[in-house]
Amino acid sequence: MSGDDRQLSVRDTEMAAEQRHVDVVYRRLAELRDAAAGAQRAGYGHREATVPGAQFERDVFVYNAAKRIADIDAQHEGLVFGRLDLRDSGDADRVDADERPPAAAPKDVAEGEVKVRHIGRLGLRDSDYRPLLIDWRAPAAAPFYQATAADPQGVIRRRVIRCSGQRVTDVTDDLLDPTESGYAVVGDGALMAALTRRRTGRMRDIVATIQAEQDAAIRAPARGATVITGGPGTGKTVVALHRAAYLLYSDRRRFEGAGILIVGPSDVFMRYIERVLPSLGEDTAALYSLGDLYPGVTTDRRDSPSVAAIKGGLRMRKVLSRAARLAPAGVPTELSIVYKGEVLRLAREELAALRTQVHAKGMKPNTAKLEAGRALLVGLWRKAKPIVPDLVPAEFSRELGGRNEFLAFLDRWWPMQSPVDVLPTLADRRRLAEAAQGAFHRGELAELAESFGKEFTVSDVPLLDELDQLLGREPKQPTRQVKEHQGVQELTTIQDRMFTRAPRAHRGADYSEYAHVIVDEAQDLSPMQWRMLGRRGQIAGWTVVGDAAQSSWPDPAESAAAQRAALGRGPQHRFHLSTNYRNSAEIFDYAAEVVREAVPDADIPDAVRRTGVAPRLLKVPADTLLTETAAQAGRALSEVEGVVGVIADPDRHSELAERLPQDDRVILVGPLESKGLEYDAVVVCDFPGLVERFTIRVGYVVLTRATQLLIQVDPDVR
Ligand SMILES: Nc1ncnc2c1ncn2[C@@H]1O[C@H](COP(=O)(O)OP(=O)(O)OP(=O)(O)O)[C@@H](O)[C@H]1O
Repeated sequence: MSGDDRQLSVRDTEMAAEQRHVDVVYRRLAELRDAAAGAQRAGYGHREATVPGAQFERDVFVYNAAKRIADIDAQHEGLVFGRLDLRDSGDADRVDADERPPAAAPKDVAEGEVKVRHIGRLGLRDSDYRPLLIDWRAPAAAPFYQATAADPQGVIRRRVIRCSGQRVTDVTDDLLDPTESGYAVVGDGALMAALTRRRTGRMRDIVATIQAEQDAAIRAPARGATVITGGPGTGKTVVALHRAAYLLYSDRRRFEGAGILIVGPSDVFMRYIERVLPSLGEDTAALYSLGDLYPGVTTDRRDSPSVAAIKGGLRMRKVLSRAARLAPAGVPTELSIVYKGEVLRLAREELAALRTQVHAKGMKPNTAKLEAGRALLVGLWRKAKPIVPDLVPAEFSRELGGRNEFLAFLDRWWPMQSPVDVLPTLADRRRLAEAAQGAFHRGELAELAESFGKEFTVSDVPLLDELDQLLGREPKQPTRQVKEHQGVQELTTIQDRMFTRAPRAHRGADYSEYAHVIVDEAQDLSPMQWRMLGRRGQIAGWTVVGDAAQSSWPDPAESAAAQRAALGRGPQHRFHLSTNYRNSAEIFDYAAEVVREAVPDADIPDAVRRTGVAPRLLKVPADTLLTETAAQAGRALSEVEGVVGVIADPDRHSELAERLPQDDRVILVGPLESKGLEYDAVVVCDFPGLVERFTIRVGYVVLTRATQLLIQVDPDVR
């Protein structure tokens, strides 16, 4: 038998052994499915029906989570993905296979002196409560990610098991203790295999190959703020998502009850990441893009960089505060009312003075209507006093204040204002100037006013949110919805978990009591956006991920201060990720060289994967730029199996789209939109033009989106 044949048969034997275990896991799941169906048939609509035992309840929960995982993707990679062979240290360590270990959990499954733990997307026990599968988030699974040859943590061999559904397709081993003989070691590089897989346009989970530095960030304490930095492709996004799953596991009641908010830059980005948590069995986190965070408004429209910079800056606070107190557009400017045969009249200036007096009391306009009514009555009283004999104050107020014509006037003079009505009124340059009171120079005023006349943009969303605060809300009776939300925290029974889900539906986009807020691409948030998030996470812990070198925000200091204010004073845990897992080394070296010149202190990670394919840089006659870009996209399609991203200035999109190959694998995006995304191949259209319009940092984002092939098509401008 040749060496290769021998290796092949060892591999087959090992795969067959793992298949046996995987079969046991799925048989157990089938039992749980029957139990869950039985529970449903028995109708846990009656709480008083036999109260199920904790184990049974947990099993049904596990079954449901498993079903969710399987449902999200027919070609799912399966529940089991890892195995640890550990030296038996003799301590009676407990294994938490799941979130609710029984009072006396048994030890690991033992094979002689060695313990074997199988690691999976969730924890599972057999009917005798022995662990079949350890949840990857349990402390007992931590060595799977943290053990190294230098610090093996009792691990002799770590095995990554690849499955397609219920079938084992491969195993890959790492022998951490070379002094141990007799261990079959097969395969090489589970991580490399994962990194070179074709991209589908959807982010995948990385549970099987989380690296030690990433694991530390994922398992960081929930309290305070966890700040994760690292260059492009270091896994910041994927780590943040696994951290959400970890937090839900670590304290399900708290994090499912009050909720986890995950915020990313755009709708495209949210769609790119939305499957990761469900593939980990978790679907309760609320995913919102920055353009979605104000109730009733959904936008991906962007202002020009200069307008976005004005709208995002803290100067807007005062401007909005004054705008909230301007007389609403179209209010009546005179009040005339007859009392005891005398006409009482309040003229424009008098009404304006009364409005100022009401605002001087410091109440939010929408809560001050009563006060406004009182002020009007006082104004009318002053008019009546010299001309109406025998005035009695109480009678005057009751009689005039109760009249329909007075109340109708009050409604028009002091209407309830909604931010979505107030913000567009600033398209009127005079109004805007009045609110700005010199905060902007003329050019800025003109640009701003013009933008407020159009549909809402992503930069308008925090302004609407700020206005909502400034205007206040009409006091309301507590609604049924609020009651339902409070009920969420009590969800503990099987019935609740099986049949009552989707707490996001209970929480509007302005819900403010999240237990944890995760912010991705944090380097781009404007101060006004930080203020908006701060309001969502007033009592939250935070996970903030970003890379300063990729920032498109012009005033990092102002933004950093706003971030500090949003995060509050809790403890900070900082993590730095140092390996780029996305780009081939050839692509990243090129991108790093470009950015280093302009941003000498950029945080440059190490890219470890060489493909032998250098980036292709083409210069073409300017009038063939779009045709050539399209032709290169066509070539890229034949060179990679997965998706091809074409990144171009949005102003060129419609012309370019006509020329691009009609293929689902080709995706046309703007440079800002490409943030956080990745493609097998990227064709960049006019890189110098993009840098000129959007800055070199945005250019750096663009150059670091490709996993295998980067083609840059520039106009030749000699
Ligand atoms: N441990 C890992 N195992 C397998 N793949 C990984 C691992 N870590 C990261 N990746 C992959 O590397 C790619 C980049 O990850 P991610 O998008 O999270 O990086 P990022 O730091 O957020 O990048 P950027 O700042 O450029 O947006 C993704 O495809 C991710 O799945």
